[in-house]
Amino acid sequence: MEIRISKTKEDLASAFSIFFKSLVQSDKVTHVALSGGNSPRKIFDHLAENYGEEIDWTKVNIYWVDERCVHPLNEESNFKMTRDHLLSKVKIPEENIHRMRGEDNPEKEAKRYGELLDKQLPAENGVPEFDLIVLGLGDDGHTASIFPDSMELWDSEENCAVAAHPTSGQKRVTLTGKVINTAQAVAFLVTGENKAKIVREITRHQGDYKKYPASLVNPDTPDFIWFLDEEAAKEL
Ligand SMILES: O=C(O)[C@H](O)[C@@H](O)[C@H](O)[C@H](O)COP(=O)(O)O
Repeated sequence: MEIRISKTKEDLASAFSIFFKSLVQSDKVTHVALSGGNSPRKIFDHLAENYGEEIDWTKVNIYWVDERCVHPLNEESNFKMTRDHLLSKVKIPEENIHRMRGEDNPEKEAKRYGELLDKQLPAENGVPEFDLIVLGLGDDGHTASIFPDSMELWDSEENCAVAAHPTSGQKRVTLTGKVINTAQAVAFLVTGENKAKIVREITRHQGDYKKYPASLVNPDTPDFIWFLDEEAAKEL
């Protein structure tokens, strides 16, 4: 695991964009799963506006780490956020965009999406292998849509599972731990002082880190990087 600390969120966006470009520049098709939430917004804007023209998006397939089970035009939708801040700004073919479509039947979509990954991605020990998985960190230690009150989803035998937000109850479709930990590269994007304590606990294995699903992210790859701004890294 590597920790890269950037002075500002803009510097983090630049560091991540350069990393992203280095991974997708190879001449092979790449499969990337993105998280939602707020942190990626400006980072995706930066990637699109500064490197969008330098990347051959015809070779990049975009998937989601998790998705709220809402209409794709709903402000809550991770697909909408990603389309608004990245996909609408780059020349990526529609067929390369693989939306999680959980708004009608989450359980059915979790099955469909898991089968899609088995079909589309190369496999490592029978598990679909992403080239890159981009994760966020909730201030309760969740990642993807695996929350502290449903840690068992991490160990699901399936590629995807159905989760529920602990307070709103909103249903989510999410990748599970075996897929996340099989990726060839994993990048956490974490900004803001409100994440500093939990970043320290997880990366230093201190305090209640074992209660946090994000502490279970441990892919067997040198390309496992925490991209932090100085605020999120304040306690390191
Ligand atoms: O659907 C989601 O919300 C995300 O996939 C989730 O895992 C997110 O990455 C964290 O909640 C951090 O969210 P922020 O970036 O908004 O803090």
